[in-house]
Amino acid sequence: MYPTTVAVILLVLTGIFFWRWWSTHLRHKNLPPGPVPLPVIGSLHLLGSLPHRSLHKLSQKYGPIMSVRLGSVQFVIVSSPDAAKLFLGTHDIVFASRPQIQAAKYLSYDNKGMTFSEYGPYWRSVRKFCTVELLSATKVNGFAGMRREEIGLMVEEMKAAAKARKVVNLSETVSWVIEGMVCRMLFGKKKDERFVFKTVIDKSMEATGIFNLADYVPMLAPFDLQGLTKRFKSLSKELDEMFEILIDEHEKRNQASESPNRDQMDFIDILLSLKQEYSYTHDNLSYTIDRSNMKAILLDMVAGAIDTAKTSIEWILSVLIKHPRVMKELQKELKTMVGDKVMVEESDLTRLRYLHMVVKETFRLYPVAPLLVPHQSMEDIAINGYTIPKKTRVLVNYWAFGRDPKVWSDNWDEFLPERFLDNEIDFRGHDFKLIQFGIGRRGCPGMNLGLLNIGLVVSNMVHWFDWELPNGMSPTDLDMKEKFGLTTPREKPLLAIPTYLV
Ligand code: HEM
Repeated sequence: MYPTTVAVILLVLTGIFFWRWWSTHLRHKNLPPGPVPLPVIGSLHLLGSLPHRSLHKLSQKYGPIMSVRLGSVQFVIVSSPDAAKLFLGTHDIVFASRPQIQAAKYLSYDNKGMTFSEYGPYWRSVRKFCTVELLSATKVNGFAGMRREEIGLMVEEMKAAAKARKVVNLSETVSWVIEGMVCRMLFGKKKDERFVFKTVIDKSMEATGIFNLADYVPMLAPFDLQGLTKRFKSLSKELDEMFEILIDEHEKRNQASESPNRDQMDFIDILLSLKQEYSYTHDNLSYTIDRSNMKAILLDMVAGAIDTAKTSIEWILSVLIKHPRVMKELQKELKTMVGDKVMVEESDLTRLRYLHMVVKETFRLYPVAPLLVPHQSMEDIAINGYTIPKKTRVLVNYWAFGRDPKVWSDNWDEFLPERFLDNEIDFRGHDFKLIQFGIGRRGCPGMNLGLLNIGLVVSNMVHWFDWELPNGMSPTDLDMKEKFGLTTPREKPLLAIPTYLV
């Protein structure tokens, strides 16, 4: 190509960029305050490797409702419980959709799962189906025996490690326990030598959390500058192969023998039965479901359940080890309430008040999904005197909530479960201060299952064992750095040596 042609093309492209930048900037003069975006990239350069922290800093300058432009996409960042109440409470319906991002296109079979599908009848049917058939109290209770077995195995393994004075990689241990429990609910079995679910899910969550240039500057998408498109394609292939194997096996088994009766069914059986027999309860979904919908829904359940619970437990155990006073207090509660029973049971959990406070305090300071999952507005709306245009993406910086002295007083940076002693703040109700599971229409449908798994693992790890850091490391030296993704785990795995308390 002639240099003059190249120059003309570049000039035209630059002109288009500037025009789009200025027109959007001037058209929406009434946007909330925020940093002035640069042409083309907007404020992408301000995000850094831990965007929740960078956005928190920016919100201290621009306020709890802040406008940020990333590439050509308009965002509003919500950074206080009061502001969140406006977006996810008062105007929940307007912000109940999700943006279409490249990660969901590749990993979620073109947005056919629940998490990334747009607000509408399809999302509603999938959500109702998963709630009724997997996440209802009755369904979750039906798997209590299986959870007991898995927790029993974990305790035995820790006892053996204690006897050998072995350093345990708690991040890994917790992962396999949660993976085992979730896979047994979904697929009817946990271990499969042919693949390691957890690794692929971990990689997918990490890649999905990265701010992907292709989503914000679409004309750069073909160049795949971050290598993310390639990563998504390869992960989606791996996931697809695993789901195909599992679904095939279920189909073959069901053809060879009688289909299992309803209370012996795992989640794949239930999904398959939707296709075979018309279901009145899930009529909309019975019509639309095919193999790709099934796989997208399965992925949502696996991804929603494993990484979130594992990351929560990893942080709870970290803070307990870092704060021996709190650990002792919790062990005292367990001794009083549970005593010498073989295991802390599900029925014990509701009585463990201090455990509940420890969990809440950890959720406040170490959110699993610091920016929740992005929301998107479905129409223009005026909030607090600002105009939020249709299709604005909303990130709720829940990480910032826990660090607000106006909400938690000046000792917000202290790990102090007792702050929940005489107040009603909780993540189950309508309190916007503690929204570990989101809130409103898009709030987490798996909260009860998640809390149960967390309670069981943490209480049994703490009731039976004391934990000591390796190489004589003092608890105060335990590193609490995080690694950003859709979920935000510890940067480095948690390692500790158990002592069995008999
Ligand atoms: C400790 C455990 C868990 C935590 C901390 C957690 C957290 C969250 C958060 C923050 C959201 C986003 C809310 C929003 O966008 O406003 C969410 C959504 C979701 N979670 Fe969970 N979750 C947990 C367990 C589970 C489990 C066990 C499942 C399923 C088996 C699950 C499935 C989902 C799904 C499908 C969505 C998307 C809902 C929608 O878009 O309609 N989660 N979760």
